[in-house]
Amino acid sequence: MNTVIELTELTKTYGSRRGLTGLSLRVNRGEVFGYLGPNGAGKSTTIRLMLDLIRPTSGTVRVLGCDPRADAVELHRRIGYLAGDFVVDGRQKAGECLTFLGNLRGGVPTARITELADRLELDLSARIKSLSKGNRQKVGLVQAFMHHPELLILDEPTSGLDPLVQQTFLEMVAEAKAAGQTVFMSSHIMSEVEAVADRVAIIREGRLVATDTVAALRARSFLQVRIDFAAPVAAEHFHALPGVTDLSVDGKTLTCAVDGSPDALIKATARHTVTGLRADTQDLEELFHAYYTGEHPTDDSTDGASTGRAA
Ligand SMILES: Nc1ncnc2c1ncn2[C@@H]1O[C@H](COP(=O)(O)OP(=O)(O)OP(=O)(O)O)[C@@H](O)[C@H]1O
Repeated sequence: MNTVIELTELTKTYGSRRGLTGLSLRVNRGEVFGYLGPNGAGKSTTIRLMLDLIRPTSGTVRVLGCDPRADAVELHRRIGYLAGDFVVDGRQKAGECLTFLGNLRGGVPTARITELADRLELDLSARIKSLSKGNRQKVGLVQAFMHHPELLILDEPTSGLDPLVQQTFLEMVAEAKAAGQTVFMSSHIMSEVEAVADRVAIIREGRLVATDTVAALRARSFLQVRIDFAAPVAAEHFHALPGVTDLSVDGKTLTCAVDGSPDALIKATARHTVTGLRADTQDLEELFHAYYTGEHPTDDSTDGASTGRAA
């Protein structure tokens, strides 16, 4: 079985409020899958549906070949889950809490808990209520990883972690992948998942707007172009060119964005004397911002393998 998560036409409404609308998505075994979207986009809703913590209004969910509702006990054993609002009994010491959670999963060797805690610099003897937000998040990470689950579902896993610990976390994800585990992680920051994710999905307002590899998304980003000419040029020579948007001409300087091939712009430019040229690929974070705000067109016109609905 190569598909680990399969969501089909999943819709969740909270009364009159939108949670998710017609979301279809497939995650393959061994993938690290980044699930991105701004606050309120529906990331936690999707994850809660996968774990049967809430029930869909319509649509289906399959996780590890199971129905999250009918096979809840089996699934929870095979999954490592970090909730976005991870909460445990604050009176317990971190080590006691982790041993307890490990026993619920059939027992996890103390050495494994200690190894993870050492890597994350988590003090196992501290009472949970005395820990900072970031240190509590480390307890959440240890409990998700400690039993080597087939599938890790992590909701905003780096929330509250300092950059060094974030780095350690990314190493743990890379190791999980190398061991054949599948990782589904949500985030609202692209740079965080960019380094480890094989593919990313972006959701906005409860709908999937793109699914692709990081490299392919980057290839689809705009080119920001600035051209300096020897003499003033007229904007109308440039602005109907294919792929050219946001055109502005200020005397001898032209700036624009180019979506796709810059061929037409280059040919139009070659009719003039050029004194300077600069072209920068749009920063991935900017590309995501464009998806978030709806400035970037969604990908309905292209096939599901590169965009989407079940990739
Ligand atoms: N229990 C609930 N009752 C009513 N509305 C809810 C409930 N849970 C979520 N929502 C709404 O569903 C939408 C999606 O919320 P969700 O928590 O899934 O987003 P998210 O992408 O995880 O956001 P964040 O990054 O802020 O955690 C939001 O508009 C939210 O207000």
